[in-house]
Amino acid sequence: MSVVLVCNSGSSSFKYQLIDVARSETLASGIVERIGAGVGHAQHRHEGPENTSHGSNWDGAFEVPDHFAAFEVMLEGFAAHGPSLEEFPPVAIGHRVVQGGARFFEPTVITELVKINIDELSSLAPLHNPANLAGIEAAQRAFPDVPHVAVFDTAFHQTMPPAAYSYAIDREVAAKHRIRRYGFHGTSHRFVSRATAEFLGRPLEELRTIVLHLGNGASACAVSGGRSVETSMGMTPLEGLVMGTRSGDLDPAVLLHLQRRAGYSVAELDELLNQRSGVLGLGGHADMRDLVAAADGGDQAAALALEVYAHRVRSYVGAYAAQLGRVDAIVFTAGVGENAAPVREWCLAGLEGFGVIVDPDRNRAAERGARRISGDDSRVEVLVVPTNEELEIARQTAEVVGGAHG
Ligand SMILES: Nc1ncnc2c1ncn2[C@@H]1O[C@H](COP(=O)(O)OP(=O)(O)O)[C@@H](O)[C@H]1O
Ligand SMILES: CC(=O)OP(=O)(O)O
Ligand SMILES: [Mg+2]
Repeated sequence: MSVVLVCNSGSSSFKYQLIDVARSETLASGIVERIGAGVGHAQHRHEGPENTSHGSNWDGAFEVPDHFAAFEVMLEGFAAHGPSLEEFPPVAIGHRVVQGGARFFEPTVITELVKINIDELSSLAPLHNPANLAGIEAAQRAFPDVPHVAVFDTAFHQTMPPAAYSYAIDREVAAKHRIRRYGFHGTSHRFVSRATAEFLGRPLEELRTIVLHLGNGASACAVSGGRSVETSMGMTPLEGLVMGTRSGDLDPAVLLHLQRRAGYSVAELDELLNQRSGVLGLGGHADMRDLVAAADGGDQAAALALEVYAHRVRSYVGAYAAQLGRVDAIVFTAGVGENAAPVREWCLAGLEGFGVIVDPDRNRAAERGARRISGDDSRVEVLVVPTNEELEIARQTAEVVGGAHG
């Protein structure tokens, strides 16, 4: 059995899954939240039917000052609620790393040098890479004898052509400071575009799809024949769609103006755009459930935030349709994309003239799993396909380790 433990370390949360790769089966999963903010909260789920010696859910509150503590909480979850890590020892640990820059485009066994590189790339993903690295350090301390593998969000987008990844600025400045677009959420876009081909029963090579990964962070990706040809996040995960707390696209002169006229420092601008913008900044709520509830209750700011959010997604759908030349499927995924039916409807409203017709009943049906939500008369398939970044990371990790061991 090839069991892989997957770690997805965020700035304030740590998500994990223990996965039997050969059977594509999750044995356990969990999350430790509010790291570094006083009392943290942990959930551990031992997969299996409820109320049996297997299936059990566990919630707890702990002091979680850092990722090392979060790792300990996870180990307690396994020890107390199973499955036993002695019985299912991981052969490797797979880590999500957000920014791999131009250095990493394959899953990579983590050495000291790789860690130095991940650290150096932190300025290009300030919310993510430092947390990813902290998770790696914690995991290496707890599991010193198994290989650790980094799977990069940027890797899938290395196929973007120069026309898509170049910013139109002085090329010498760009080269000197490595300014270009990288794109993120690649592990998800890759998994979902493959699952889409499977769902449609069509060869990946012939499909042109637009994948909309709408979670806390959000990005769109144009995928042609299984390869990313354009994506909405850029040099950092700040560009593109409106997100929970991130602004997405804006005129760069806004920053100059705030610096010159309002005396904003670099740190203040960073905090404004990454943590106080997006639907939180516009509508007062970062969480889509709260935002929709507020708008339903008559909150005008929340309603405008939703309009801006959907307007931006629609613009990208149009742009990527033009880049692809033909669209076979538009695919929603991640927390918002998989669960927020009204948001899906708003994002694609008014596109009937382009052959994109969402069926309201199919869209709102309480189904899970991959499903079609377009009407029978829609020329473009509109689908919801759940992402599974952890499974994709586990598969890639097992492949690297399997390869390394002959
Ligand atoms: N049932 C739901 N209805 C609407 N939004 C939801 C629902 N469930 C989750 N979400 C939203 O999904 C987002 C989180 O997405 P997720 O993909 O888990 O993000 P991340 O991986 O970046 O933490 C939140 O905005 C949350 O409100
Ligand atoms: C890259 C990125 O934005 O990731 P997340 O959505 O997990 O914040
Ligand atoms: Mg995510």
